[in-house]
Amino acid sequence: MAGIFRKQRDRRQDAVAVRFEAVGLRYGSGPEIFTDIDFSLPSGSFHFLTGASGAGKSSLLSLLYLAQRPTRGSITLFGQEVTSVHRQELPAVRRRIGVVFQDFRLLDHLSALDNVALPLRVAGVSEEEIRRHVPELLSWVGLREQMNARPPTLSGGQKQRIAIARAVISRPDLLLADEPTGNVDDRIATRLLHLFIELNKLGTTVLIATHSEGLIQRFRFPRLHLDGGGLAIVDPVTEEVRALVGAESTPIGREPRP
Ligand SMILES: Nc1ncnc2c1ncn2[C@@H]1O[C@H](COP(=O)(O)OP(=O)(O)OP(=O)(O)O)[C@@H](O)[C@H]1O
Repeated sequence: MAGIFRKQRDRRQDAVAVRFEAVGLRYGSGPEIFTDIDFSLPSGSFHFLTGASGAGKSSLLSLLYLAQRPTRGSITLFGQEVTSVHRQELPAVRRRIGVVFQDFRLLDHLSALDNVALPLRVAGVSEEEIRRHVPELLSWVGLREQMNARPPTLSGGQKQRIAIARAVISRPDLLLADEPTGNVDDRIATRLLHLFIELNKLGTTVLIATHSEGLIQRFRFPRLHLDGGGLAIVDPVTEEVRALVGAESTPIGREPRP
């Protein structure tokens, strides 16, 4: 199945893909969404991102794909500090990140196939390669029959799968996905998780925001858990909190270690 992803020259990977140091975020004059968040994601790791509705999952992802800057603190992606970097340098960092947005953000005037091909065309990949890889990936996510359909004629779950195919097609160094299985049934959700796992085996660092207890229990990846402005890293097997940072964060399942 790894064959559905394009082969590409391996990029130099830093040992740590993502590092947050004392990151705070507030919108306008509202309350702080995050207070002094510290964590890092080793390159090639796979984490779920959890937390109650409104805890800040989408906000954390938007900091990671550089849609907004933190109010304070430092964020390093692939060894580069990005909070103070010049705007002109951001696109080069962004090109290494694949994002599945909660609202899909597809281009309605393009077919499913052309939506998925877009990142490859931007990267200058040949049409021959695009014809070889895009239909195969769309078939794999169950959209063989819908390749030429435009998003407005498709269901929410079908649009979601186009968005996922578009995010993974160029084998990004970091994949961020916001509720990527929110609109599909269990069978397809499991298939999509396996797609992310295959991508991860090829070296992509993966972070998936989800509310799905079913997926969390079945796949047992470590969790970044947001609560009360803080962030905890939760061990998948014991549910034990390995690190607890930030304000008012409460442990999940057990008391934190002394
Ligand atoms: N653009 C914005 N302007 C002002 N406040 C915002 C903005 N985006 C998010 N918020 C606030 O930030 C907090 C966290 O929102 P966020 O969408 O990140 O949470 P979430 O965990 O992703 O929620 P859900 O699971 O419901 O998608 C909420 O209180 C929300 O109202």
